[in-house]
Amino acid sequence: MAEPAEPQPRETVVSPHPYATQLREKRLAAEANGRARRDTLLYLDGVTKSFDGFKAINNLSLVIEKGEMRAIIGPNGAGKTTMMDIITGKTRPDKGEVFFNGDVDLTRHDEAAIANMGIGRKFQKPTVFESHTIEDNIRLSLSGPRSVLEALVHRKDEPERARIEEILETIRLTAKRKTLAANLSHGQKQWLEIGMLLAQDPELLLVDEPVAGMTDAETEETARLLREIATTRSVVVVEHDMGFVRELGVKVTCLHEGSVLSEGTLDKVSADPKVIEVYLGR
Ligand SMILES: Nc1ncnc2c1ncn2[C@@H]1O[C@H](COP(=O)(O)OP(=O)(O)OP(=O)(O)O)[C@@H](O)[C@H]1O
Repeated sequence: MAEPAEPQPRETVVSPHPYATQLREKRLAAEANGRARRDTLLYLDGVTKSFDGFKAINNLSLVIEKGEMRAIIGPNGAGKTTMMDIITGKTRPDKGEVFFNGDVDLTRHDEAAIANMGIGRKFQKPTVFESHTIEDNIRLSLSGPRSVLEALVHRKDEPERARIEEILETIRLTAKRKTLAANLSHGQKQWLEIGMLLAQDPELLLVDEPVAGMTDAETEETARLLREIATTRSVVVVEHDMGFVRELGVKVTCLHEGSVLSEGTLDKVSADPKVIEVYLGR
């Protein structure tokens, strides 16, 4: 007769403490989030900024890929400028994530540090050195920590000269290199300022209403110029001129009341009834 089988020890199954499960889920979500943003150039998620209780930016999420050019449109007061202010460190968000190049938390840096990281901003009104030539304006922007006098005296540096030539070509001002900036048209001053930003070699260029006040020919040329620039770096352009946005031929984001109202091709966004109601139909 066979011996009765020895009783086997029962496997004990310990279910994790609910708090541990919660922590694990949180960690997995954070990892997935990190993976999602790792390859992005600019990553905004759940960003909110209030002024005196009014939400200028309201739970805004927006992603710009590396090498992308994006057009931002939207009615007055939609939060476009505030969004740029948050990206460049001029304004701190109350809530939300703002990351550059995947893992640089821009909310922890000030304006100067963010500019040094490679985010250049062009405001609507051009600010060039009026009493200097175009060439010297660019040279001064290239010069970094050197003094103005040093920058203007040490002109013989070959790589620097090549870089100036390249920028002059890009901004269509080679023939006017010796002209004083004061004597340029409004459109040409805008191009010069774009050139001065390029001299700092930004990875991301934020451009606020570049074609306001430009002639039709200058506007068309600006679209070409920005498309060329966007072959080597990312560009975010805020603009109201829909003809110009069409010429850029890029993905469009329409902001409204501090969040994304619509996003996609210009055809898709401009056919969106919500966009027509709050912006284009006005
Ligand atoms: N420093 C501030 N203090 C108080 N309110 C502000 C401040 N900055 C912006 N706002 C408000 O936040 C809202 C968003 O403004 P913002 O300038 O970002 O809009 P915008 O989309 O750039 O508009 P526009 O197309 O007219 O430039 C507006 O209602 C504005 O009055």
